[in-house]
Amino acid sequence: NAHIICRTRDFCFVLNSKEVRLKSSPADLVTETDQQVEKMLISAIRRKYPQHRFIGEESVAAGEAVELTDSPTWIIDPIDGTVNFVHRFPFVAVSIAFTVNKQTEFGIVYSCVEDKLFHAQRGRGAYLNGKPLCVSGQTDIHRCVVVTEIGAERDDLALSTMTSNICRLLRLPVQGVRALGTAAVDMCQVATGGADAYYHIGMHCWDIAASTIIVLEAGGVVMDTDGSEFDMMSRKVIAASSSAVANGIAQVVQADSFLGDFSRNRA
Ligand SMILES: O=P(O)(O)OC[C@@]1(O)O[C@H](CO)[C@@H](O)[C@@H]1O
Ligand SMILES: [Mg+2]
Ligand SMILES: [Mg+2]
Repeated sequence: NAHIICRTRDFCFVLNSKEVRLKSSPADLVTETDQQVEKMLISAIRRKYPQHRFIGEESVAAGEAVELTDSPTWIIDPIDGTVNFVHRFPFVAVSIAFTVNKQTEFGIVYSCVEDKLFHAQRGRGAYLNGKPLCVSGQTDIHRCVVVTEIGAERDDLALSTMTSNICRLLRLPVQGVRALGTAAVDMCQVATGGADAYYHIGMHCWDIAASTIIVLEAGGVVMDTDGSEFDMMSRKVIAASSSAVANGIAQVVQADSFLGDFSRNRA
């Protein structure tokens, strides 16, 4: 269904006819399309698997709890890159992951405007439009292109944390820093080898649950920004082409003060 919405000629008509609302900040948007896509996905899956649980970005925004249990759970971001969607900036994705016992079994990221379908199943590799994916294998951080997100937060603490992290990387130096406006597609660039690392502080599980397994199955590594084991509920992630690059980024990127502010203000 998301494919139909993203690919039809009336993509712009769908956009024009839809209301845009603010969520947590002037840069955190939601449209009726986000909500419709999530409802369509959940109802279609629930008809086949009525016992399964769901964590959907817009269901959570409407008040549902964010609780990852051992039950089979679908983690859905119906539109990752809503600001891009509203502005017709061509990086917009549907992200769907499936977990059992809190372990991701498969992940799908469909970059709608590019018509790129990234997917991976645990132990069975990662693919882009059916072709196998492999990370760059880069081990020297000075030879890396690093992807991150500007984020939707506009308070001074978040902005100073985000900009100081980027400056520290640029001063290493790394060869490039990029941000596409969708964590899901950002992280998939690591799986393609087109970027060598991705880090983010403040994203939610639905942004990166699918792209995390895609990077891992493409031979990459994933960890917390402090170098500890990755936890998709922690709102901190580094995905990289190698442990050497991941650890190099963990030494430079700081999160704690920013996250302290986060934990007070949001789920
Ligand atoms: O709200 P959306 O469109 O699903 O999120 C878009 C996004 O880039 O904004 C957040 C902050 O940059 C990221 O966590 C996320 O991927
Ligand atoms: Mg979204
Ligand atoms: Mg998102």
